Amino acid sequence: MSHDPDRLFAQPLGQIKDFVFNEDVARVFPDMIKRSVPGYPTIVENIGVLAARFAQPDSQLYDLGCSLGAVTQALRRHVRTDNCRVIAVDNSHAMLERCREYLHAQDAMFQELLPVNVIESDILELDLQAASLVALNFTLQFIPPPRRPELLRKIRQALLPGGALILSEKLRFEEPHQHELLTDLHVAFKRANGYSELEIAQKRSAIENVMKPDSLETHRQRLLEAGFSSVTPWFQCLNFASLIALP
Ligand SMILES: C[S@@+](CC[C@H](N)C(=O)[O-])C[C@H]1O[C@@H](n2cnc3c(N)ncnc32)[C@H](O)[C@@H]1O
Ligand SMILES: O=C(O)C(=O)C[C@]1(C(=O)O)C=C[C@@H](O)C=C1
Repeated sequence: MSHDPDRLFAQPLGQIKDFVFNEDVARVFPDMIKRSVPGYPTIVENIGVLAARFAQPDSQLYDLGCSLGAVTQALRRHVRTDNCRVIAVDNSHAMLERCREYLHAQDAMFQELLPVNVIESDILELDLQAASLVALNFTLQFIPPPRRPELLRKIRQALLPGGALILSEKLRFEEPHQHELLTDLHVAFKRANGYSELEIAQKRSAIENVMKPDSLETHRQRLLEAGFSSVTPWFQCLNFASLIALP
Protein backbone atom coordinates (compact mmCIF):
# COMPACT_ATOMS: atom_id res chain seq x y z
CA MET A 1 0.00 0.00 0.00
CA SER A 2 1.32 3.43 -0.85
CA HIS A 3 1.99 6.05 1.78
CA ASP A 4 3.32 9.57 1.54
CA PRO A 5 6.49 11.07 2.99
CA ASP A 6 5.87 13.09 6.17
CA ARG A 7 5.96 16.80 5.27
CA LEU A 8 3.19 17.82 7.67
CA PHE A 9 5.35 20.35 9.50
CA ALA A 10 7.66 21.36 6.62
CA GLN A 11 6.04 24.76 5.88
CA PRO A 12 5.79 27.55 8.46
CA LEU A 13 2.39 27.20 10.17
CA GLY A 14 0.84 30.47 11.42
CA GLN A 15 -0.82 28.76 14.33
CA ILE A 16 0.27 25.32 15.49
CA LYS A 17 -2.72 23.17 16.41
CA ASP A 18 -2.54 20.26 18.84
CA PHE A 19 -1.46 17.00 17.18
CA VAL A 20 -4.34 14.64 16.30
CA PHE A 21 -4.33 11.23 14.63
CA ASN A 22 -6.43 12.40 11.66
CA GLU A 23 -6.43 11.54 7.95
CA ASP A 24 -3.37 13.72 7.23
CA VAL A 25 -1.35 11.91 9.91
CA ALA A 26 -2.66 8.46 8.90
CA ARG A 27 -1.50 9.04 5.30
CA VAL A 28 2.12 9.68 6.32
CA PHE A 29 2.24 7.64 9.54
CA PRO A 30 4.58 4.79 8.46
CA ASP A 31 7.18 7.34 7.32
CA MET A 32 6.61 9.63 10.34
CA ILE A 33 7.00 6.98 13.01
CA LYS A 34 10.04 5.32 11.42
CA ARG A 35 11.86 8.68 11.11
CA SER A 36 10.76 9.85 14.60
CA VAL A 37 11.10 6.82 16.89
CA PRO A 38 14.59 5.34 17.12
CA GLY A 39 14.36 1.55 17.06
CA TYR A 40 10.71 1.44 15.94
CA PRO A 41 11.10 -1.34 13.30
CA THR A 42 13.12 -3.47 15.74
CA ILE A 43 10.56 -3.00 18.51
CA VAL A 44 7.61 -3.86 16.27
CA GLU A 45 9.16 -7.01 14.80
CA ASN A 46 10.35 -8.25 18.19
CA ILE A 47 6.95 -7.73 19.82
CA GLY A 48 5.96 -10.56 17.47
CA VAL A 49 8.88 -12.67 18.71
CA LEU A 50 8.05 -11.96 22.36
CA ALA A 51 4.37 -12.66 21.74
CA ALA A 52 5.16 -16.12 20.37
CA ARG A 53 6.72 -16.88 23.78
CA PHE A 54 3.69 -15.67 25.80
CA ALA A 55 0.73 -16.56 23.57
CA GLN A 56 -1.59 -19.25 24.97
CA PRO A 57 -4.26 -21.30 23.19
CA ASP A 58 -7.83 -19.94 23.36
CA SER A 59 -6.81 -16.42 24.36
CA GLN A 60 -6.77 -12.88 22.99
CA LEU A 61 -3.73 -10.86 21.89
CA TYR A 62 -4.52 -7.14 22.20
CA ASP A 63 -2.90 -4.36 20.16
CA LEU A 64 -4.18 -1.25 21.98
CA GLY A 65 -3.72 2.00 20.04
CA CYS A 66 -2.96 -0.06 16.94
CA SER A 67 -2.80 2.85 14.43
CA LEU A 68 -2.16 1.17 11.06
CA GLY A 69 -1.73 -2.26 12.68
CA ALA A 70 2.05 -2.64 12.48
CA VAL A 71 2.13 -4.63 15.74
CA THR A 72 -0.92 -6.68 14.72
CA GLN A 73 0.88 -7.64 11.52
CA ALA A 74 4.00 -8.63 13.50
CA LEU A 75 1.87 -10.75 15.86
CA ARG A 76 0.42 -12.54 12.83
CA ARG A 77 3.90 -13.12 11.37
CA HIS A 78 5.21 -14.78 14.53
CA VAL A 79 2.42 -16.36 16.61
CA ARG A 80 1.33 -19.87 15.63
CA THR A 81 -0.56 -20.78 18.83
CA ASP A 82 -3.94 -22.53 18.38
CA ASN A 83 -7.12 -20.58 18.62
CA CYS A 84 -5.63 -17.16 19.36
CA ARG A 85 -7.27 -14.01 18.09
CA VAL A 86 -5.77 -10.54 17.68
CA ILE A 87 -7.93 -7.62 18.85
CA ALA A 88 -6.65 -4.37 17.32
CA VAL A 89 -8.17 -1.24 18.87
CA ASP A 90 -7.88 2.46 18.11
CA ASN A 91 -10.16 5.49 18.44
CA SER A 92 -8.95 7.12 15.20
CA HIS A 93 -11.34 6.34 12.35
CA ALA A 94 -8.76 7.50 9.77
CA MET A 95 -6.13 5.13 11.15
CA LEU A 96 -8.51 2.15 11.24
CA GLU A 97 -9.71 2.58 7.65
CA ARG A 98 -6.12 2.17 6.51
CA CYS A 99 -5.38 -0.49 9.12
CA ARG A 100 -8.12 -2.70 7.64
CA GLU A 101 -6.66 -2.26 4.14
CA TYR A 102 -3.18 -3.27 5.32
CA LEU A 103 -4.59 -6.34 7.08
CA HIS A 104 -6.54 -7.39 3.97
CA ALA A 105 -3.31 -7.11 2.00
CA GLN A 106 -1.57 -9.33 4.58
CA ASP A 107 -4.46 -11.84 4.38
CA ALA A 108 -4.07 -11.95 0.60
CA MET A 109 -0.34 -12.72 0.85
CA PHE A 110 -0.18 -15.33 3.63
CA GLN A 111 -2.23 -18.33 4.69
CA GLU A 112 -3.13 -19.48 8.19
CA LEU A 113 -2.77 -16.09 9.81
CA LEU A 114 -4.42 -15.47 13.17
CA PRO A 115 -7.89 -13.92 12.81
CA VAL A 116 -8.16 -10.22 13.71
CA ASN A 117 -10.99 -8.08 15.04
CA VAL A 118 -10.43 -4.38 14.34
CA ILE A 119 -12.40 -2.30 16.83
CA GLU A 120 -12.94 1.47 16.81
CA SER A 121 -13.12 2.36 20.49
CA ASP A 122 -11.57 4.38 23.26
CA ILE A 123 -9.34 1.84 25.02
CA LEU A 124 -10.39 3.37 28.35
CA GLU A 125 -14.00 2.26 27.65
CA LEU A 126 -13.16 -1.19 26.27
CA ASP A 127 -13.97 -4.47 28.08
CA LEU A 128 -11.01 -6.84 27.86
CA GLN A 129 -11.41 -10.62 27.54
CA ALA A 130 -8.89 -13.17 28.85
CA ALA A 131 -5.57 -12.13 27.28
CA SER A 132 -2.18 -13.80 27.04
CA LEU A 133 -0.56 -10.72 25.48
CA VAL A 134 -1.35 -7.01 25.52
CA ALA A 135 0.75 -4.52 23.51
CA LEU A 136 0.68 -0.80 24.26
CA ASN A 137 3.18 0.35 21.64
CA PHE A 138 3.61 4.12 22.10
CA THR A 139 -0.04 4.51 23.16
CA LEU A 140 0.00 5.05 26.95
CA GLN A 141 1.86 8.37 26.49
CA PHE A 142 -1.29 9.73 24.75
CA ILE A 143 -3.67 8.69 27.58
CA PRO A 144 -4.36 11.50 30.09
CA PRO A 145 -1.97 10.80 33.02
CA PRO A 146 -4.72 10.56 35.70
CA ARG A 147 -6.37 7.74 33.69
CA ARG A 148 -3.23 5.65 33.15
CA PRO A 149 -3.49 3.65 36.44
CA GLU A 150 -7.05 2.42 35.72
CA LEU A 151 -6.07 1.28 32.21
CA LEU A 152 -3.10 -0.68 33.56
CA ARG A 153 -5.24 -2.24 36.31
CA LYS A 154 -7.80 -3.33 33.71
CA ILE A 155 -5.04 -4.89 31.59
CA ARG A 156 -3.55 -6.62 34.64
CA GLN A 157 -6.95 -8.12 35.50
CA ALA A 158 -7.47 -9.43 31.94
CA LEU A 159 -4.03 -11.06 31.73
CA LEU A 160 -3.85 -14.83 32.20
CA PRO A 161 -1.11 -16.30 34.43
CA GLY A 162 1.93 -16.67 32.15
CA GLY A 163 0.84 -13.75 29.95
CA ALA A 164 2.54 -10.37 29.49
CA LEU A 165 2.04 -6.68 28.81
CA ILE A 166 4.54 -5.14 26.38
CA LEU A 167 4.72 -1.38 27.04
CA SER A 168 6.73 0.87 24.69
CA GLU A 169 7.07 4.57 25.46
CA LYS A 170 9.10 7.71 24.92
CA LEU A 171 10.91 8.30 28.23
CA ARG A 172 11.39 11.40 30.33
CA PHE A 173 14.52 11.44 32.53
CA GLU A 174 14.40 12.68 36.11
CA GLU A 175 18.02 13.84 36.12
CA PRO A 176 18.01 17.15 34.12
CA HIS A 177 21.41 16.60 32.43
CA GLN A 178 20.37 13.15 31.29
CA HIS A 179 17.04 14.48 30.00
CA GLU A 180 18.79 17.24 28.04
CA LEU A 181 21.36 14.84 26.55
CA LEU A 182 18.79 12.27 25.39
CA THR A 183 16.48 15.01 24.05
CA ASP A 184 19.39 16.49 22.04
CA LEU A 185 20.28 13.05 20.70
CA HIS A 186 16.67 12.45 19.67
CA VAL A 187 16.73 15.76 17.75
CA ALA A 188 19.97 14.60 16.09
CA PHE A 189 18.21 11.33 15.13
CA LYS A 190 15.35 13.28 13.52
CA ARG A 191 17.81 15.58 11.70
CA ALA A 192 19.72 12.55 10.42
CA ASN A 193 16.41 11.24 9.08
CA GLY A 194 15.89 14.36 6.99
CA TYR A 195 13.70 16.52 9.23
CA SER A 196 14.51 20.26 9.20
CA GLU A 197 14.87 22.42 12.31
CA LEU A 198 11.47 23.95 11.46
CA GLU A 199 9.78 20.55 11.17
CA ILE A 200 11.29 19.41 14.45
CA ALA A 201 10.27 22.61 16.29
CA GLN A 202 6.72 22.73 14.91
CA LYS A 203 6.11 19.02 15.63
CA ARG A 204 7.37 19.56 19.20
CA SER A 205 4.86 22.42 19.72
CA ALA A 206 2.02 20.37 18.22
CA ILE A 207 2.68 17.36 20.40
CA GLU A 208 3.63 18.85 23.77
CA ASN A 209 0.03 19.23 25.03
CA VAL A 210 -1.11 15.78 23.92
CA MET A 211 1.83 13.45 24.57
CA LYS A 212 3.08 13.28 28.16
CA PRO A 213 6.03 10.90 28.61
CA ASP A 214 6.86 9.47 32.05
CA SER A 215 10.17 8.34 33.51
CA LEU A 216 11.13 4.66 33.71
CA GLU A 217 10.79 4.93 37.50
CA THR A 218 7.21 6.24 37.19
CA HIS A 219 6.30 3.43 34.77
CA ARG A 220 7.79 0.78 37.04
CA GLN A 221 6.06 2.11 40.16
CA ARG A 222 2.69 2.48 38.42
CA LEU A 223 2.88 -1.03 36.93
CA LEU A 224 3.69 -2.53 40.32
CA GLU A 225 0.81 -0.55 41.91
CA ALA A 226 -1.51 -1.90 39.17
CA GLY A 227 -0.66 -5.42 40.35
CA PHE A 228 2.14 -6.46 37.97
CA SER A 229 4.80 -8.52 39.72
CA SER A 230 7.84 -7.60 37.61
CA VAL A 231 8.94 -5.02 35.04
CA THR A 232 11.80 -5.85 32.68
CA PRO A 233 13.15 -3.42 30.07
CA TRP A 234 13.99 -5.43 26.93
CA PHE A 235 14.84 -2.58 24.53
CA GLN A 236 16.05 1.01 24.67
CA CYS A 237 17.30 3.29 21.91
CA LEU A 238 17.95 6.88 23.03
CA ASN A 239 14.81 8.08 24.87
CA PHE A 240 12.52 5.31 23.60
CA ALA A 241 12.12 2.07 25.53
CA SER A 242 10.02 -1.05 25.71
CA LEU A 243 9.21 -3.04 28.86
CA ILE A 244 7.82 -6.49 29.61
CA ALA A 245 5.44 -6.38 32.59
CA LEU A 246 4.43 -9.76 34.01
CA PRO A 247 1.24 -10.38 36.00
C1 LIG B 1 1.86 6.56 18.37
S1 LIG B 1 0.42 5.80 17.87
C2 LIG B 1 0.69 4.06 18.16
C3 LIG B 1 1.56 3.37 17.15
C4 LIG B 1 1.23 1.92 16.90
N1 LIG B 1 0.94 1.18 18.13
C5 LIG B 1 2.35 1.27 16.13
O1 LIG B 1 3.06 0.43 16.72
O2 LIG B 1 2.52 1.60 14.96
C6 LIG B 1 -0.78 6.09 19.12
C7 LIG B 1 -2.16 5.59 18.75
O3 LIG B 1 -2.97 5.54 19.91
C8 LIG B 1 -4.28 5.91 19.55
N2 LIG B 1 -4.98 6.36 20.76
C9 LIG B 1 -4.68 7.40 21.55
N3 LIG B 1 -5.54 7.47 22.59
C10 LIG B 1 -6.41 6.43 22.44
C11 LIG B 1 -7.55 5.98 23.17
N4 LIG B 1 -7.94 6.59 24.28
N5 LIG B 1 -8.20 4.88 22.72
C12 LIG B 1 -7.81 4.26 21.58
N6 LIG B 1 -6.74 4.64 20.86
C13 LIG B 1 -6.05 5.72 21.27
C14 LIG B 1 -4.10 6.99 18.51
O4 LIG B 1 -5.26 7.19 17.70
C15 LIG B 1 -2.90 6.48 17.73
O5 LIG B 1 -3.30 5.74 16.60
O1 LIG C 1 8.68 12.50 20.21
C1 LIG C 1 8.42 12.81 19.06
O2 LIG C 1 8.73 13.86 18.59
C2 LIG C 1 7.71 11.86 18.25
O3 LIG C 1 7.54 12.13 17.09
C3 LIG C 1 7.27 10.61 18.85
C4 LIG C 1 5.99 10.02 18.35
C5 LIG C 1 5.63 8.85 19.28
O4 LIG C 1 6.40 8.52 20.16
O5 LIG C 1 4.56 8.29 19.12
C6 LIG C 1 4.89 10.97 18.41
C7 LIG C 1 3.93 11.06 17.48
C8 LIG C 1 3.95 10.32 16.24
O6 LIG C 1 2.93 9.41 16.33
C9 LIG C 1 5.19 9.57 16.04
C10 LIG C 1 6.14 9.49 17.01
